[in-house]
Amino acid sequence: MNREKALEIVKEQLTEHRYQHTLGVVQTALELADRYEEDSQKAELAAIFHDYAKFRPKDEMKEIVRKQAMPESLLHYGGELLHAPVGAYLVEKEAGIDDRDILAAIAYHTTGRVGMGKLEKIIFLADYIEPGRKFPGVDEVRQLAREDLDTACLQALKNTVTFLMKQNQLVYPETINAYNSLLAQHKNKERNGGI
Ligand SMILES: Nc1ncnc2c1ncn2[C@@H]1O[C@H](COP(=O)(O)OP(=O)(O)O)[C@@H](O)[C@H]1O
Repeated sequence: MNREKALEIVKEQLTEHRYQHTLGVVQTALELADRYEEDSQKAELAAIFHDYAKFRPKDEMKEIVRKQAMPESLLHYGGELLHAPVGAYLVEKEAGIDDRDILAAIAYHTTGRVGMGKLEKIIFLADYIEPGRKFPGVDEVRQLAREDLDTACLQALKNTVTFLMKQNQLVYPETINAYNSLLAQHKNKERNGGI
């Protein structure tokens, strides 16, 4: 699918504000794809569709989680997590995108996961640092994203977990698992003189 068609489909699903955020994610994902030698067409499509299900009714999303045998635990973290895995499902079903890398990048863009592939990391990070994002710590992650993809994801995960804890919000365990996994990898690299 080309960029124009994809944007046309997504625009109908989003508010103007969320559409502008999406355009920021597209721009950032393309920059990261170029820097880290990822397929730019996949990065562009994953970025365009990443928030496809953001405004679907919660009840519809909960039903999809149950019927499609997605992790039941997703239902216990306040509803904001559902749009990512449900989005991946709907993007395949309604927009005909069947590339597994793109669908995984959409599915895990909010929580992250252990063993994220390069495209998943790029979309996770692009969603966090696109130019419209303004919150403490974002500039540090923007700088890290220019240096090393894993270190930048690690810092974004750390900020997210810290933020949620400060807000007294539940933290989805896979986000902590992803943080631990990247931190262990980082420490290993340090020990072996790689960083
Ligand atoms: N790992 C997580 N565990 C639990 N809740 C989360 C997690 N990540 C995000 N959230 C919740 O979901 C909300 C939306 O997250 P996200 O989709 O990344 O934000 P945005 O709407 O700014 O794109 C956050 O404000 C937070 O309440």
